[in-house]
Amino acid sequence: MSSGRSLQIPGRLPLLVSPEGEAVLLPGATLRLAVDSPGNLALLRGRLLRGTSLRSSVIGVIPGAPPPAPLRRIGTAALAVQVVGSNWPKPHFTLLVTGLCRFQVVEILNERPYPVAVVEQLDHLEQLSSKTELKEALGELSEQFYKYAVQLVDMLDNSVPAVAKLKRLLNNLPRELLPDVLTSIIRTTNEEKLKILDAVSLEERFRVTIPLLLRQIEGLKLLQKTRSLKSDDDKRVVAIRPLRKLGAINGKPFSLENADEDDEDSDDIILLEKKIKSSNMPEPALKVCVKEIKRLKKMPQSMPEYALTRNYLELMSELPWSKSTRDRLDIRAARVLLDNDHYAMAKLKRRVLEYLAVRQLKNNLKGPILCFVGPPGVGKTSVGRSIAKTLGREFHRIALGGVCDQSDIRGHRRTYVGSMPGRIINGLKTVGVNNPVFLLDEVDKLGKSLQGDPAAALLEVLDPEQNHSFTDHYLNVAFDLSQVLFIATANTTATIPPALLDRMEVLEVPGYSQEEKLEIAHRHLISKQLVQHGLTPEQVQIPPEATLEIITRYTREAGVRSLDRKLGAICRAVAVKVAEGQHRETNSAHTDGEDRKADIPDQAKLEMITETADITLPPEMPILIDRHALKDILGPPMYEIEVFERLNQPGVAIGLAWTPLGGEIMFVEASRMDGEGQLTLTGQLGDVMKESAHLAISWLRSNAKKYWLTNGMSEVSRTN
Ligand SMILES: Nc1ncnc2c1ncn2[C@@H]1O[C@H](COP(=O)(O)OP(=O)(O)OP(=O)(O)O)[C@@H](O)[C@H]1O
Repeated sequence: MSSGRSLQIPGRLPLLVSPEGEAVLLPGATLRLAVDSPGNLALLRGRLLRGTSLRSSVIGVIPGAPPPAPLRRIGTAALAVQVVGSNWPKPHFTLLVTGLCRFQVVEILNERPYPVAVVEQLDHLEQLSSKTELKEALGELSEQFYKYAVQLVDMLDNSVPAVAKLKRLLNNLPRELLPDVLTSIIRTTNEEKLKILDAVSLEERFRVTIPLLLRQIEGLKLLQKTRSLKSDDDKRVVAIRPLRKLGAINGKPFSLENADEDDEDSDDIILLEKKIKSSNMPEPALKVCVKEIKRLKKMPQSMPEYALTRNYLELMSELPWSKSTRDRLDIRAARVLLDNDHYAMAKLKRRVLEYLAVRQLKNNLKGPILCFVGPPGVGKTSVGRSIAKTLGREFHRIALGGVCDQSDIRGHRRTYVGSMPGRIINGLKTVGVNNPVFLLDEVDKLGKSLQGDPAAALLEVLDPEQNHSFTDHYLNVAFDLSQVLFIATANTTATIPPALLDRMEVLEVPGYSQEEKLEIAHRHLISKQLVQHGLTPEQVQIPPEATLEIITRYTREAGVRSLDRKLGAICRAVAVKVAEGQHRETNSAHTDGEDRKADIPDQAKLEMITETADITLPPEMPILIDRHALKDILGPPMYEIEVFERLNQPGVAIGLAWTPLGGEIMFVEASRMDGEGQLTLTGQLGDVMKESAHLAISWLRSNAKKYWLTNGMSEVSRTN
């Protein structure tokens, strides 16, 4: 316990506002405070936590006041000692603080993200360092107080370690610190504690505390009288009850009201127990849960571990240990559904149907994991969704792009502050069944870091031989993933770790040709966009020529995502026109009435006329999207078809390039000029390209005679 004797607190303190109604921290006391308001969480993250560990720091703790009231002026400077809690399912932390001394807020410097104030230290106890000085200053008051304190402690059971410690403190602590220390131990209300906190002068502090001590002594006397305390055990109960809140845990002193809360809490635990029993979890998991429930029952609700254990048990009870959907697999229906949802992709659809057929016959899931590899926007994700639909299973997408921590897959151990389960277990909780289709999106973009290799964690998930006993660090018991159907997607296989690639069957999904894009647009995308924008084919018509124009001159991609977006832009523009037309019609219907017109002042009428003159007449339905409309809506074309023009120039050849995002054509231009015979290459070229250019010039040189090439030097350059 710290004394304010030689203590000097900083002149500026970040302020933690303890929740209203929670116990008041007094100097010398240790308290656990729930941290869940945005301001307090910001303070915790910004000032107290470094990573997941606590950097000890002095903060100001101000008791919270009801909302319209301003911040209280007097608080307790405190040392943050420990933080426990988690970010999941919602951020909740408990902070253990030890009170140092009183301070007064002089000026609030800033209020966000958490309040910081210039403070003045109030307890300068060195002024009254010796007993005689204290006696002179306070006279009998301090003696009287000490007498009652000793009497109270004598009434408690000495065999309880906390009581023995209290006795020692009573003898050794400077007397001026005792009011604060004793008030935080005896049964007091928050209002009484606030009074003591506000009692800046020592005299007042002693004066306010003495009646509280007396009340406690009387209470104990009464208890001892009424209860015939025969056994030692009973005596212990009496002694321990008031002391149980030595730490005034979570700010809730023990009282009859608390007894009600305890009851409610035990009801909760019984409910949780029932939920766990009815969740049909396997034997080992049930054993762990029963053990944890037993621990939870013995734990005070305010203990930080209580919330952690409870969260854990909630999750365990919510996991779909044996809940699954029934597969309704009909290959013919699957074929129709896949054809209806996706145009082209013949090879991919064939392989998916084969895969589903084998599953129908064998009813065994130990098959390969399918991995769709192709450029963006070719429908990899939406095929995954269709597979789930054909099987009648739940679908869940896990985005792996940028994941570089293995605990993202496998979860954190429960000992970590802010621990939570990994994405696989979280996904299972979200879908609520144990046989969903999990789409592991962008497996090629997994990262690696000091926190471990997520790809390695995925190995276990994807291996049918191992995944029946997948152990998430947070759960710490095995969960059977063998019923989950995993499908992965990637843009390239080059960056997928070989061990992971080995466990998957790669299905290439190539980009689409112009004709295919045209079909996809007319069969799927346009109707989808019309529905999304509340339009009907009677209101807008996009002819194939317009779609082709968008494909060739407004987009350059392997998939159809930009095309989809452009169609969306057209629908938005049409929606405005249609809505404007409707508005005008309703407006004119309104203004038809003669008497309404009469109500409008002349000036307003004039404004209305000029306004309506600006609005174009409602368009005729359906609105036809032609070349001009395209230019109006999408702007001038972004890409010109330059192949013909460029190839007409001598010295230009077409090169082909491959990227994970699709193929590209490049124009290679060569021009001859005087020089030193050096080859200059421009543009961002890779080694292969550079070598090709060198090869070309060497070939020209070796065949120079044949083609009557003169001795002039040449330069080869590439432009896009
Ligand atoms: N063959 C197709 N038939 C019908 N719609 C298609 C087809 N290919 C793609 N689409 C549509 O294109 C859009 C983009 O597809 P999706 O999101 O599945 O692409 P992706 O290949 O998963 O892309 P990424 O690699 O960026 O995740 C979806 O709306 C999808 O319905």
